[in-house]
Order: sequence, then structure tokens, then C-alpha cells
Amino acid sequence: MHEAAPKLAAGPIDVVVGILMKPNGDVLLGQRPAGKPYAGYWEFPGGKVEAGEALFAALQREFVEELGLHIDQATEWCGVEHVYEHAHVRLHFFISRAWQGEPQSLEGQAFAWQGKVGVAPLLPATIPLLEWLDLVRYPAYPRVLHK
Ligand SMILES: Nc1nc2c([nH]c(=O)n2[C@H]2C[C@H](O)[C@@H](COP(=O)(O)OP(=O)(O)OP(=O)(O)O)O2)c(=O)[nH]1
Repeated sequence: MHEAAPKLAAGPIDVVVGILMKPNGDVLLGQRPAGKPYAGYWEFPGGKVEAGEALFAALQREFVEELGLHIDQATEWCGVEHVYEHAHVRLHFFISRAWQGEPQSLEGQAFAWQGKVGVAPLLPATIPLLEWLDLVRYPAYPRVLHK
């Protein structure tokens, strides 16, 4: 029997994603809770932008709702579009080095501060970013590669 593919919204859905970065380069990843698409996969915390909401305001809201912490400042770093079977998303990645509070598991999710990222699996659209992120976290990285 032929099953109709799930209908995707016409345009991409905007998603804000925050990379909290400690002075030593460690970044915070979270594990997607049960009940969401790709439950159990690791991601940088974030979520969908609401209608009419500014990107940074959405980022601050998501971090309060999911982690109970306040982002003071963040820089928009890069954008990635990805078509999943459940949604077509446009991801806006921010890097923040200025926040207040410790991550709390308000949605039952696990967290991990990572230098070399060792948690798996990661959301597919996030995987290519790790290498680019290393250029930001570890400025000597290209030289290390050419050793
Ligand atoms: N937070 C986050 N989402 C990512 C990353 N990479 C990636 O492909 N995504 C995708 C997965 C989802 O399709 C989408 C995020 O949507 P979501 O369902 O987690 O958002 P939300 O927390 O607002 O969810 P909900 O309120 O609808 O339950 O972006 C990432 O690194 N972090």
C-alpha cells in the first residue's frame, strides 16, 4: 500500500541554537528528550522561533524554558538549512560566552560539557559544524592539522 509522505510546511521553520562556550573552549550539548523527533540524539540547546519573535529573544526564551539560565550576550555565528523527514529547518547558530546560571534539566534532558565532542549520535545537521567550531574554539587547529 502506498503511504503518503508527511506534508512539510511550504517554507523553512526558523530555529535558534545556542552554543555556550567556556573560556577553555568547552561547549554544552544536550540530549533530546523522549517524545521529540530524534529523541536521544545530541544537539546544542535551542528551539523554534515563535511568530514575530526576534532571533535573540527566541534564544533567550528557549534557554530559560529548557535550561533555566539567562543568556546575557550572544553572537550570530552561522546558518544552516536542512530538510528532515519531519521538518525543513533553518538553523541560526549563536555563540555565547556570557550567561548566568548553571544548566538545569527542566525537560528531563541530559547535558554534557564537551571539549572534543564525544557524545553520539548528533543531529545530522549539526555534525558538519563541529569542525568549523573547532576553528573558533582552538585557533591553533589548522596548524595542528598540517603537522
Ligand atoms: N536545538 C537544536 N535543534 C537542532 C539542531 N540541529 C538540528 O538539526 N536541529 C533541528 C531539530 C528540530 O527539527 C529543530 C528544533 O526543533 P525542536 O522540536 O527541538 O524545537 P522546540 O524545542 O521549539 O520544540 P517543541 O516546542 O515544538 O517541542 O531543529 C541543534 O543543534 N540544536
